[in-house]
Amino acid sequence: MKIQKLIAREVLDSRGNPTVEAEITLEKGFFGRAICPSVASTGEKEAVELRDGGKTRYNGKGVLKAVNNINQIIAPALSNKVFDNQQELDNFLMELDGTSNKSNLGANAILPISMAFARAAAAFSKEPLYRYLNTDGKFTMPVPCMNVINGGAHADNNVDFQEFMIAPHNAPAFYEAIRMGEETFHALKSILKNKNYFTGVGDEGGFAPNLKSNEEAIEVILEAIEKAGYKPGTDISICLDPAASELWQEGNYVLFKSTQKKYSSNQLIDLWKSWVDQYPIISLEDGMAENDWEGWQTLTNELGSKIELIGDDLLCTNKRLLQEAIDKNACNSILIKLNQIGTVTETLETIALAKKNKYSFFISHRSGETEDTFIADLAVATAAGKIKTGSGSRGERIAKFNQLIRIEQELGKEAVFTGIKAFKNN
Ligand SMILES: C=C(OP(=O)(O)O)C(=O)O
Ligand SMILES: [Mg+2]
Repeated sequence: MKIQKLIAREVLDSRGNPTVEAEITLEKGFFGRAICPSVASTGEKEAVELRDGGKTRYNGKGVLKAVNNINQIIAPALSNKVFDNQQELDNFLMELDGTSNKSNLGANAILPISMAFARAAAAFSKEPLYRYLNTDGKFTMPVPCMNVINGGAHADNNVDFQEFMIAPHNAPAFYEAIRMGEETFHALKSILKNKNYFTGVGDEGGFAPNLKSNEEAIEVILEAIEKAGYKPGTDISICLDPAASELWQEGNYVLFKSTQKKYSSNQLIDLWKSWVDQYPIISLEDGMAENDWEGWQTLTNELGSKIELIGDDLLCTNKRLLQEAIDKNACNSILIKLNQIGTVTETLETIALAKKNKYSFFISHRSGETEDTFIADLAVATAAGKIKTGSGSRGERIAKFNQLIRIEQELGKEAVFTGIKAFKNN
């Protein structure tokens, strides 16, 4: 596949911040376009997202450096080059960058090219993206883990923990799971309204009320599940991402947004244990901070045989960090975000390592998203069994749900909805 043209531009993400779009045209006009998602709270070990800095354009958040790196450095280097597959292209990009964290050209320059090439290559082979990305002929439709209450760095409310998700798993198909989730989302809105709580939404489309406690977030969600006619735990369970790195201060965890209460690592683990005893929680992402490896090991000893413990900031979609977690028994599942690592190939390698070691994996959006639906195809192609991509009321999140509905219809009988089985310990 010969690259005829590569062009990039600055476009907008769902927060109105700039991000990078790339377009690739292969010989005979096969075309692919992709947009890089962007970030609010970056994991320390993520590949580098280049921002322009300075005071004027977008308060320093401009991405013209990354765009110029594509148009002025990468495009001339790729012009008329032939790549037989994704790996060849991604290796070329990594060598051109020459750093281990893509800090030279920027992960936000490299990733949209890698994704756009995948789309163009899929068009070249006359197959949909989910087939191009697939390696073993198995396709599953993911449980949509819908973030219905937003807190932490994703909302201006008093809820300390970032994401309270519902996982509608007891469904015959994806489009029925989405319906169950949306019905619950609407029931939640009326419950919040009756309690005179704010029903505006946060960055990922979930509600962002001020609540009496963090526990109340779970309690209103359980009420909403029942109000919508479903059974908590049987039909719809709860997934959490407290994003604990954001709470970390000098060796303790602090509830900065509500009580200012401090927890040691062990005290926070006790809190998670009591929540898992009380509520139908099936997964906990970033229950501990990214540098608290000891805390992660204790958490895994205590809860690793009961629920899924997902490393996000801890692992940053990085296979070296995943191997460290496997060696240390420091979680049992990994979050997958393409722009944390920066190429499609490395993302697929990390997934392959997770599969080999019986770690589950969870395909994820970023809090700064766009209309790009690449992760919907990725979830189906890799048989992840679950995806988190926000919830009911923001277009950039709905775009992924709608793409999954299309894929499910297109796959027909080939599409398997595995439900709760996609979650570790179920
Ligand atoms: C999606 C997340 O948020 P962000 O994109 O801000 O890292 C997350 O923490 O899982
Ligand atoms: Mg997270």
